[in-house]
Amino acid sequence: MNQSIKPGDNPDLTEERLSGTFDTNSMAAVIYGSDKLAQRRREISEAVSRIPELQDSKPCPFMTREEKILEGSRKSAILNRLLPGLIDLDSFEETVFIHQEVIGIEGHPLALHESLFIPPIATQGTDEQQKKWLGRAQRREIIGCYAQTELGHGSNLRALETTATFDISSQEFILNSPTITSLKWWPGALGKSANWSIVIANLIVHDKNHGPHPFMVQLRDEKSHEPLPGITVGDIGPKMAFNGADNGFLGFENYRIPRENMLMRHSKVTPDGGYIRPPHAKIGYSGMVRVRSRMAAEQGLFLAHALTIAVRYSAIRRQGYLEDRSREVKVLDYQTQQHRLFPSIARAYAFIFCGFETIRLYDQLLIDVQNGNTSGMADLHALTSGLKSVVTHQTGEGIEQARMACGGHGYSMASYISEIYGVAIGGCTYEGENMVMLLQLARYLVKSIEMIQNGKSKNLGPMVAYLAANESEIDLNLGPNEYLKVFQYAARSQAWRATEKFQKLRNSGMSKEQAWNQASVELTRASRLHTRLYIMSTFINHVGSVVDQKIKKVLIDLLNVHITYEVMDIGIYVQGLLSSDQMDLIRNQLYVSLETIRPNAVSLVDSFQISDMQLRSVLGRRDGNVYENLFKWAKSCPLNDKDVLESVTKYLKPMMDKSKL
Ligand SMILES: CCCCC/C=C\C/C=C\C/C=C\C/C=C\C/C=C\CCC(=O)SCCNC(=O)CCNC(=O)[C@H](O)C(C)(C)COP(=O)(O)OP(=O)(O)OC[C@H]1O[C@@H](n2cnc3c(N)ncnc32)[C@H](O)[C@@H]1OP(=O)(O)O
Ligand SMILES: Cc1cc2nc3c(=O)[nH]c(=O)nc-3n(C[C@H](O)[C@H](O)[C@H](O)COP(=O)(O)OP(=O)(O)OC[C@H]3O[C@@H](n4cnc5c(N)ncnc54)[C@H](O)[C@@H]3O)c2cc1C
Repeated sequence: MNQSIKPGDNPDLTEERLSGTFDTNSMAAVIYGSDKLAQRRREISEAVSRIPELQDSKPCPFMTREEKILEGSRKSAILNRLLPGLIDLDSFEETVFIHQEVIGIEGHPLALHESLFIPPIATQGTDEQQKKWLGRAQRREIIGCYAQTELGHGSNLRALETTATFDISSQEFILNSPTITSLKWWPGALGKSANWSIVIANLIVHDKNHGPHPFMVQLRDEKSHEPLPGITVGDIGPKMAFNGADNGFLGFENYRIPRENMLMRHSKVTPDGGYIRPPHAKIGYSGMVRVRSRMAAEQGLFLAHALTIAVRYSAIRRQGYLEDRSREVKVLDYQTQQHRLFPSIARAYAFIFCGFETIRLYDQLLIDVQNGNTSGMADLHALTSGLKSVVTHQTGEGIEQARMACGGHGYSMASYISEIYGVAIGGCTYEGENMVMLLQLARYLVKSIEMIQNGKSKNLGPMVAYLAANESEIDLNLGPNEYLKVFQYAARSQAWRATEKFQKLRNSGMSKEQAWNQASVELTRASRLHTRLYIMSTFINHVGSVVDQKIKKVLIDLLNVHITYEVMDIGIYVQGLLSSDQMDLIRNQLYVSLETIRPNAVSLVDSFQISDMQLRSVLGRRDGNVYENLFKWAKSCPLNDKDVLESVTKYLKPMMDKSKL
């Protein structure tokens, strides 16, 4: 049963919901990992909807940037007061969820506090440092950000220029931004809101540069909020989206902090200027891995937002005719519309399933690292590097298709899809530019192939074991596991092709760096295929573990959309494996699977259970009453406050008057 049906809804949408074959609350439990977690989301949405001061003061598209920041701050402050009665304060998921519900996706002054400021203190701070700052941060006595990227460098962390020089005589670090390019640039909440920051700076002791390390740095006076002497700080200006956040710039001039402000759980500077190395050279990068490990689920949900809007709207939008000339059809009945939207629904589910899996893997790694075992770091770094890149890219593509699927109204901010798109595609850049991260995964793939070449296949981890197989024929009777083999073939042959290209260039006498660069397009292709294979296999395993038979049936239908679409999409890589008859068979299976999923399309997006408040879309309203509300929305546009604007009286009217003979 679809739990979204209510009296007064658009009958076309009710019809769709009645045609669903499964219970949407049960599906939500599968999506979010348990009935309890799904139930908590519903309870929080419900509780928030009853609190007048948490409602939007006006639609976000009608707000200026300053109003967005003000509104985000107003709601953050109210939330901080009300949170204890609304959520489990120890739950990161509930904290993120309630902020997204109340404030939305356009960013706010605390958006980075929970995800990038608190975790480094908790994982890289010593027990004393945690005692000193963690409670204050959690109670929000201080607001923090994460300042790593500089004007001149974001990807290449080795070239960061900010310095933290240890001064033994005063037992302080002296922070400096020696050049214009060394200004910190981009950190969210830095511009106007944060008064503390984790700052990544090159640690210099006795004139030796030990590379980037994290420091706890106070930026603003806790009473006046004025920048402290030696600090230059401000907002970097409007962005493509995410304008409720104040991304900022930051410079230091001989700014001193106590020795105890370097986060010293792993690397240490002793009072006499000794340096103690961390147990793994890249342990300081683990905050980034944490965020990347959460991005597949986060991005899957961005895609889910856009699809909820586009699928619901496509069910109430009637345009053109099929057989019956007496009534126009729902645009959702067009095969092209289904082909545009349904594979993305499958991907959204797949990304979320993968995302919860990588969050679990990160949590496990954290425990291992705290116990001194860093052996899993390289694997998770490779996995999350590829996953964040593929998922953000495909999410962007899926959201843009969802916008076009809504025709003209998709282009209006009333759909809200452009904002979702703008925020989501930021993910292609932040937390590691996608190409750069694909190349990180490629290093891992090349190393794995070199192990095979050196006769050490048995040392390969489970995620890359397929690279050593030798599949060259596929059964025509294609089930999920055969599709997986097709994908393995594609990923494997591309990984070998790219590696061999790199090796050939090396053998021709080229330097490692040049050879890598000349093979890099092929290498990134290998990384994408490897990651898409991982997503597919996680999807298959996840569906296999579902117990509720009605839910399982529809998830198998969705999986069929996914595997057939994905294999068609990589046709060029499987030409040596599949005959044209087999490709035709797969193409036809895709069309059949689109038809099979059609009656459940609305129920599948309803199962994401994204409230109207969170969706902030006139087109995507749960009740489907779009047209009257679009008209209401347009009338409430501030431009319509007056019939005759100054633009007319001051310029257009005099121009027209002058032009009159
Ligand atoms: C209150 C609740 C709020 C909730 C929010 C609510 C609503 C908001 C709604 C939505 C949110 C939406 C949007 C969010 C908005 C904002 C964005 C948020 C965050 C963005 C933050 C940032 O962007 S922080 C900056 C991130 N920067 C980067 O990612 C930089 C990328 N570069 C690198 O990571 C590195 O430079 C590098 C890995 C590319 C290269 O490093 P380098 O040191 O040069 O190493 P290499 O020589 O290449 O490799 C050496 C070796 O090391 C291995 N390695 C590298 N990294 C790691 C690692 N992390 N772990 C393990 N190993 C690693 C690498 O593989 C090599 O190994 P081999 O030699 O064996 O090959
Ligand atoms: C919305 C948003 C929020 C952000 N929030 C934060 C934050 O809170 N804190 C923070 O510290 N930073 C933040 N950032 C910064 C972000 O992490 C960086 O912008 C990102 O890591 C990319 O670095 P870059 O800007 O230097 O890109 P560049 O590296 O300059 O990328 C430019 C181009 O060069 C290519 N390129 C670069 N290196 C290589 C290479 N080795 N091989 C092949 N191609 C290469 C890239 O693929 C890309 O096409 C944020 C950015 C955005 C957009």
